[in-house]
Amino acid sequence: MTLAAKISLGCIADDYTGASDLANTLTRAGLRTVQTIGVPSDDLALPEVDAVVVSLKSRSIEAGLAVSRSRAADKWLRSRGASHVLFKICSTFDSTDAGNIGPVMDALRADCGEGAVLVTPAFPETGRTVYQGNLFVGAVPLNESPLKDHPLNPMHDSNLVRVLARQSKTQVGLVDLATVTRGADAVRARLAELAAKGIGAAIIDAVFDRDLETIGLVAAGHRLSVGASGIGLGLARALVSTGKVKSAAAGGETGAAVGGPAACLAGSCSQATLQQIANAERVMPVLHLDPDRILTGASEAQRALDWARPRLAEGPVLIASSATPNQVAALQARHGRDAAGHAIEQTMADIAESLVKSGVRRLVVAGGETSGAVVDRLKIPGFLVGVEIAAGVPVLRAVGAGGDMLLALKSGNFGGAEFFSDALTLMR
Ligand SMILES: Nc1ncnc2c1ncn2[C@@H]1O[C@H](COP(=O)(O)OP(=O)(O)OP(=O)(O)O)[C@@H](O)[C@H]1O
Ligand SMILES: O=C(O)[C@@H](O)C(=O)CO
Repeated sequence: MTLAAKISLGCIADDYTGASDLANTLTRAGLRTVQTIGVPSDDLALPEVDAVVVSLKSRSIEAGLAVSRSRAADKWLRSRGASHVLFKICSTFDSTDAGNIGPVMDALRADCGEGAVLVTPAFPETGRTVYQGNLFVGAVPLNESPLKDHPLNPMHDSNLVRVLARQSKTQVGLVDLATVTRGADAVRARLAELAAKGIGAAIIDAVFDRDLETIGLVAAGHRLSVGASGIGLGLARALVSTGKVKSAAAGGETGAAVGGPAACLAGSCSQATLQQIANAERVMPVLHLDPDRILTGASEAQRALDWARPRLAEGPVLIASSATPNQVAALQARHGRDAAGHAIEQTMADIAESLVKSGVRRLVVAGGETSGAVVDRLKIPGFLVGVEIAAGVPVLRAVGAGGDMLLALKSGNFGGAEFFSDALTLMR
């Protein structure tokens, strides 16, 4: 990759929608940012940037693999000059007791020699706040939110000090809101106190963006942090306010219109996505895939393509595998959780590949794992960040082999009720 100057901030995202969420936040805060898919190859030409977000699909894979891929990304980012690396995780802390947040954090911490790592998934703009180490999703604790029914990593404990401690080799402490409110020096003092006790990570409370600005100022003086877009916002604002980065226009690259047929693919089973699909039915044709047929080898992808192709000239279409928590649980009981998730993701990738061969140039994908499978299949090496569709979801312009394509990769829980039509209105 041609990067003329050294980068100021390196980021490793554990899924592709999370990466575009972070790239969007950094761009809006004035950092020139690109999102790459994996560690970019040397021949990928990209503009000069302040931040690179390396997207991995490492949230739900075996922990050892997540560690080795994250370490490779970290090494590449630091070799391009990044003195601070943010490991971007989900704002709902999606993970299991086996990882992958803890194992990746432990490995990156060992590699850079960090004392106590600041960890927070807070992202107030989307209703994620952390108080006394407990994560709230809107008005309810994480374990009472729809995340308790997530198809891959149901979240049953809102106390992140406990959750992270179960996944990590190090002890986990807390920097509470009262300390954050006293300012950056108070946070530094508390972190030093924890590090002196041999505590290697601290969940830090944050309720408002101003808390994240304090956290960003402290984190920028360290080598590693772990969190969602909120800490990205804090880091970006700290880099700009301390003059380390000159703020760029915060609008994102819109570029020329690409035109051509448009399609939406939904693999997320989140409550937000289910509602968005229901609303889309009023404005575009929607096909609901039959997950059992996918699992039993019937050619469900072919059925979807036969349905979609004649409709594409008329306007956008939406193809969804999404189902309610009860339906997901029943399918998983019949076929196994991982087998079901993988087979559906690969069917979505098959459909995306054929749609693009049929001329689709504007593609909206809902769900992080689903987006990962689709983008990998399309072999897109990276994205420039365009206008914001909804908090955490920008329009993306493919670089390199993707040619002239616009995508939107929507995190399952993000976006307003009319997300699919909102996205297509901005993807011209
Ligand atoms: N009907 C279904 N039954 C069971 N699993 C499904 C069904 N439809 C999709 N899935 C699987 O559920 C998982 C959804 O994960 P995905 O990351 O795509 O969405 P999400 O978790 O809501 O999004 P995000 O990670 O951005 O929050 C995928 O593995 C997908 O293949
Ligand atoms: O932080 C979030 O919630 C999202 O960016 C995400 O990672 C969902 O996959």
